[in-house]
Amino acid sequence: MGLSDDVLRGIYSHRFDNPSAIQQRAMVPIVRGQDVIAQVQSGMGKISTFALASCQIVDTSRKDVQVLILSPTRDLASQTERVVLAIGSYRNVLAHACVGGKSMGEDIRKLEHGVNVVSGTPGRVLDMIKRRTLCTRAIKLLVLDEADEMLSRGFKDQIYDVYRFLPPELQVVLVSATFPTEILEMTGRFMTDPIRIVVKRDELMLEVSYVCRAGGVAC
Ligand SMILES: Nc1ncnc2c1ncn2[C@@H]1O[C@H](COP(=O)(O)OP(=O)(O)OP(=O)(O)O)[C@@H](O)[C@H]1O
Repeated sequence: MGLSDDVLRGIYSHRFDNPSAIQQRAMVPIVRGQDVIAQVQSGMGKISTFALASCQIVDTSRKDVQVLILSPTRDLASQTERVVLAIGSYRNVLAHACVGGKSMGEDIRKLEHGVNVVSGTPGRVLDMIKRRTLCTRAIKLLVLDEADEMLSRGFKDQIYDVYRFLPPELQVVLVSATFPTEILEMTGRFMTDPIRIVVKRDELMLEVSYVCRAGGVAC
């Protein structure tokens, strides 16, 4: 996959020996900078996929925000932050979870100090952008995790508002279990020639037994 040694060290120290189905298919296109639509359920290693790719693509010699990951819940956004920090530990990737319900002062302090990857919920992220605390100028990758769930929780307008603040030459990765019309509209609006990856249910079963053998917690 052409991953750097320090990202590989992060992966192995996270006890991943082999890539899961989604990781096998999505990692290389994401790292190459292509837009990717992935139809995949939870528990198949999707967070790890974009966390890994983010760790590979950020330039850690700079302290600006280069990857923005939006998730539907605070828990998911915080989980993503933890995976990025764990896998990116050998590259010194700086990540921060910008989620509602946490102190704004902490967000401001972390963002001003310098962060490479922001993982957040749409409302708080938009708030930080509007306050000019979260600078979007260097963002090159936007990940929309569980996009269908974000829409069903009423985040559509906030996602479109966040998108308006991002640079035009943006790479977008959208992950969703289902593809209702609103998601298709979003892919049409935000993405250019995206690669579509579908991980089927039977692969999910293989995946679960594989994760069990690998000592993961998905089972
Ligand atoms: N390549 C891998 N090898 C071993 N374990 C893995 C691998 N990829 C992911 N896992 C483990 O599988 C579990 C699910 O992974 P991850 O959180 O990335 O997936 P997810 O699809 O986002 O699921 P969820 O929404 O349930 O967190 C985690 O415990 C993770 O550590």
